[in-house]
Amino acid sequence: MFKIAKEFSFDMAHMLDGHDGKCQNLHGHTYTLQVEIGGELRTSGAKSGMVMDYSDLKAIVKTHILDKMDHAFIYDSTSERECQVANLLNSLNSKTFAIPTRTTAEQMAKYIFDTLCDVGLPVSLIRLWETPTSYCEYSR
Ligand SMILES: Nc1nc2c(c(=O)[nH]1)N=C([C@H](O)[C@H](O)COP(=O)(O)OP(=O)(O)OP(=O)(O)O)CN2
Ligand SMILES: [Zn+2]
Repeated sequence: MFKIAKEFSFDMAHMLDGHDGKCQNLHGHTYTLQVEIGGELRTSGAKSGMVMDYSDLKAIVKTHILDKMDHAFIYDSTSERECQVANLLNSLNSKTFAIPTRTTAEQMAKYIFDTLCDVGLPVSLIRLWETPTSYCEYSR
């Protein structure tokens, strides 16, 4: 099996409600996202010799992840405090995006993995860099 990967970048704001340190405060990151997919080579047609056209991979990640998360306040829909911030931003026509878990690098990576799997992408690994020195890898 071949593995191919493409790297993306997006900016977001978040907070970790209940964190015992500085991350309980509203703050932001520029994430680096690496999406790896696995598969065999196409044997005919315009995409012959490719697992998947990198352009097609880019379009799927843009539609399902980047367009929703880039420059958004990404919040935990189970946190009352984070929902209050999101409600205020929504009332000011500012971009928000809810996920049903805490927005840790770990749970964001799993959310991205599951979302891309659900739209049919054969994802084998997600690597999400929250800062230049911290990343989470999720695979299954
Ligand atoms: N296992 C995890 N630990 C922490 C997470 C996380 O998602 N998973 N997140 C945070 C905060 O979001 C915080 O913004 C990042 O913390 P930290 O790495 O301490 O941030 P710095 O800006 O200080 O990073 P440096 O690269 O070390 O300057 C906390 N922990
Ligand atoms: Zn953070």
